[in-house]
Amino acid sequence: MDKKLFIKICKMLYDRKYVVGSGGNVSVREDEKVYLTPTGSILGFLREEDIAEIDLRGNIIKGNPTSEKNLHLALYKKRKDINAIIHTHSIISTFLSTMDREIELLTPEGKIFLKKIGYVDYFEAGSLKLAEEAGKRDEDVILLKNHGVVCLGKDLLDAYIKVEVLEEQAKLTLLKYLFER
Ligand SMILES: C[C@H](O)[C@@H](O)[C@@H](O)C(=O)COP(=O)(O)O
Ligand SMILES: [Zn+2]
Repeated sequence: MDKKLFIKICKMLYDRKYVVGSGGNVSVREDEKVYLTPTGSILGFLREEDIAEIDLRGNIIKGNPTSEKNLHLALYKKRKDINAIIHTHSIISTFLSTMDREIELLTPEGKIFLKKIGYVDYFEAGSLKLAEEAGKRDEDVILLKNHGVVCLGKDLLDAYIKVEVLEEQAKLTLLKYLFER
């Protein structure tokens, strides 16, 4: 696992304000292991030695993994084709979810990189119910109502691109609503 890239992506998520404070979490699956951000960590300040490790049954190998580890594991179990998951609190995407407004894929970027968005009702952060409901989705991009987003990728960069394109499409969707009022 490329720990330098993992740290760099976490820092970019923080620096570009897809998360604030200790929000958000990231994971990468490699062979029978999952590498995750530690719970309560500030993604902008992570060090390689902070990265937690679990097996695919959720047994801790190293560190103190994110409180959303069950959500990550549920998605890895459902989707054998994905090897990276990024959860953020992207502001406009999350705002639209609070208004029950679907994000429209208004440009080629949205259509090409996101294809389809899944929606999950609000369930307590870190709960098994949230993990169970998110784990039912088969889209690469999932909106967690009143909470945030989850983007899945074949690798970390693929998941990261979806985080950025999703927020871009959310901003375009909001602008469209405002312009049409
Ligand atoms: C309230 C939590 O911060 C929730 O939003 C969780 O989903 C999150 O984003 C960060 O939790 P961890 O620090 O446990 O990864
Ligand atoms: Zn969260």
